[in-house]
Amino acid sequence: MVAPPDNDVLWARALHVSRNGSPALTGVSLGVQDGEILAVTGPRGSGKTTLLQCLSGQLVARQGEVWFNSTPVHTMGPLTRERLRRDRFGWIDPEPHLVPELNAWENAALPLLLRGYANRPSRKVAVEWLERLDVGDCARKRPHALTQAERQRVAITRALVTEPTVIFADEPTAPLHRADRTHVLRTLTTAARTHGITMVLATHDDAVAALADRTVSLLDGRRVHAARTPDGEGAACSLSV
Ligand SMILES: Nc1ncnc2c1ncn2[C@@H]1O[C@H](COP(=O)(O)OP(=O)(O)OP(=O)(O)O)[C@@H](O)[C@H]1O
Repeated sequence: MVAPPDNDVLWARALHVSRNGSPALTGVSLGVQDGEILAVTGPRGSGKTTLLQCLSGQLVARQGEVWFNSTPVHTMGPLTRERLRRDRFGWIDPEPHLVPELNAWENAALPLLLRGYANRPSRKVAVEWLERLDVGDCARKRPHALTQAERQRVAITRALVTEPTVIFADEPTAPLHRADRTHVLRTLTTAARTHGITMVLATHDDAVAALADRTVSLLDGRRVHAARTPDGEGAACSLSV
């Protein structure tokens, strides 16, 4: 086993994944630096979600290695990987999956409450993040009383409250209208930059990728292109969150 470079928080080498007998990833390698916002682009079915699942330890590749902070993830057992995901990573899905019985702040605070934090400080942190995402006035509403866009903002808040080392965001603005997308993405990327959170962002929207520091493109499970976002694009956000 070859150890990854020291400054890569995530490092993957020659990942091969098959799904239903078809190749989903074929030999993908990449490194993600500490604090970097990396966009993973490519058409539907190109392997973006599969790559994020491998990097976050949700899925173990048939072949290849994944390292997090110089620790091998591919050799970890399921419980250790689950703990790693819970303690160090945040995940945002294209669709918000909230607990229907909990209101917005309780949903957002869930990772803190599960770690044993007391109710009051958890609520304070959750409500602050909900306000930054412009859904502070929804804090006491249950998911059924929220629009899909509000639910997605709550789901994004839930990924941010613990200020994880890495956030994996899989098409995080998919359920939002175009006007909402830029604001939510800028808030998310600015929060990542302000709090030193590394982010791996799957998208097939070039405007989304423009907010990242670097882009890796996939096609048919292979890495086809890598580009650094021109200076000024990724870091241009003036919001402070
Ligand atoms: N749970 C699954 N079971 C079987 N095959 C799957 C599964 N998830 C993905 N695949 C297949 O693996 C390949 C890669 O899919 P993946 O979802 O990683 O691509 P993607 O680039 O994220 O696509 P999209 O933009 O549509 O989300 C595709 O051929 C897809 O059909």
